[in-house]
Amino acid sequence: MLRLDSVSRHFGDQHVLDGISLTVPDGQLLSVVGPSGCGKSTLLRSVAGLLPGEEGTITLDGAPVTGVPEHLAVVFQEYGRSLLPWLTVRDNVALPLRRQGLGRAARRAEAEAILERVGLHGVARRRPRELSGGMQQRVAIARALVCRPSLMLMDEPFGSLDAGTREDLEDLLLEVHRADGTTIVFVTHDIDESVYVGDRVVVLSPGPGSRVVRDLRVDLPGERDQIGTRSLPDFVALRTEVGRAVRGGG
Ligand SMILES: Nc1ncnc2c1ncn2[C@@H]1O[C@H](COP(=O)(O)OP(=O)(O)OP(=O)(O)O)[C@@H](O)[C@H]1O
Repeated sequence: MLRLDSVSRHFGDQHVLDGISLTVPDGQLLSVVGPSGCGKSTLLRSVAGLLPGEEGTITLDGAPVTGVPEHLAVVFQEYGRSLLPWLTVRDNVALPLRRQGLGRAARRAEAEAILERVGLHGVARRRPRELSGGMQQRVAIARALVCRPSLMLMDEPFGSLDAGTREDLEDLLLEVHRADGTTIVFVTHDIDESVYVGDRVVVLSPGPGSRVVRDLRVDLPGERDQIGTRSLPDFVALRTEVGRAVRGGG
């Protein structure tokens, strides 16, 4: 379980987060939305232990987060920068397994299995730049999954992809989440996406001093599909409520 208690953050005299308290139960996919610059990435980086110095406490399974937690995976928007260009796709995915002391052949076999799982066939020996943006982001997701993380943090992971690729990757994420039960905190600008992938949506207010202004359960069927789910009255009602909250309309 991930728990934030009264987390506040200043950068110099800029007040970014103001008393964020949240409990994310194991296995939940929590979407976080809010206006640009309100502090969503800052919140995520604090949870990842990449930005020490916040006020309040963040605990993961009861232990305070004081550095990058074990069993944590992070996926950023800039897949181009997060993959190592000189390594093959397979070796990029296998990289986190080095820490587990697995031999090279076992690491590569594991990486190839995960690549198949995220729908990438026959690209293991290619370099990242030879792949499309959507394929590179699949590689980044494969690399995140290879260590079987208990917590996955995703910062606008599909923000720079075209609409069709984005939908495919949203469905991949849902499939992986259903199968593995990983706890996921998913930051997005996209209101519809936050509802489509989420079990729950938290809306942050505009800064300075961003707070949680909505905390909504997404009561939609677990099996989602891009056309059917998005046309359900419950989906439309939720996206409207989230949209109003993001725009400060109550
Ligand atoms: N390391 C840092 N040092 C100083 N200020 C920072 C730092 N990181 C973020 N900020 C500031 O904190 C505020 C929140 O930034 P953050 O990137 O967390 O917002 P965001 O909600 O993720 O934005 P966006 O939706 O546009 O990606 C911004 O004003 C930003 O300039």
